[in-house]
Amino acid sequence: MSDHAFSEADRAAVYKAIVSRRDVRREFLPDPIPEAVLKRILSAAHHAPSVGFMQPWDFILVKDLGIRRQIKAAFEQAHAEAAAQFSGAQRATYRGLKLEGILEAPLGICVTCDRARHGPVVIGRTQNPEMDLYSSVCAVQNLWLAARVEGLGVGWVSIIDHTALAELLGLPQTVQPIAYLCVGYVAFFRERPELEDAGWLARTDLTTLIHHDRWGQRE
Ligand SMILES: Cc1cc2c(cc1C)N(C[C@H](O)[C@H](O)[C@H](O)COP(=O)(O)O)c1[nH]c(=O)[nH]c(=O)c1N2
Repeated sequence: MSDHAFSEADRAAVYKAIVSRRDVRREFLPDPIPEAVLKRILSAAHHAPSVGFMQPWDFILVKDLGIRRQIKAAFEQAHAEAAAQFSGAQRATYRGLKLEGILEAPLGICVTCDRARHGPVVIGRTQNPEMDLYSSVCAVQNLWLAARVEGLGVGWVSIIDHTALAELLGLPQTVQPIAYLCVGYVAFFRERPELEDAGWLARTDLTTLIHHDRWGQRE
């Protein structure tokens, strides 16, 4: 055991946050989120790793019901287009899934990525220009985990045209949406992903995903 490891209780708490984090769509409560709690989850997001320490994210707090209604309309359009891509029984199942809580959650948070922050040349992004996008995704995950320990649910809504979303939120040219998150207190957290409970997909066996040295090589 490393001298730098957390205590057993602290390790258990971190792993508990990871495995009990859920994507929330239907269990939102309207209760407001205290400023101090919001600050803590945004601070967690802001402590995410980022390529070249670029910190390319911004956090747009979307409370206005009028804007959220427009975001919901953009979701509805994308959702109808998405349904058309599935066929047969899968289409019917897809249509029956609840895949957002835009109006139920009291707060939307759009995590963005400013692709031009700190100029065109960034340490670590020279060969792989998408690394700034990945950095903002790291911020999303930190926020999601911090929200879970605060008892707040988060639901990621990606069934939406990001160009339409950027326009609705008045994002500058160099800033793109990474995640539109519905955030709020919840009636309960599911034990398993809702898509697993719905029979859409099951959790893959981890051992089938671990390869040694070369693809497909098992120990
Ligand atoms: C990049 C990305 C995008 C989306 C999601 C996740 C991620 C990582 N998820 C949530 C997703 O369905 C969920 O994470 C998995 O089903 C696993 O469930 P838990 O997150 O463990 O509850 C998601 N959920 C949803 O209801 N509508 C959506 O548009 C999306 N989009």
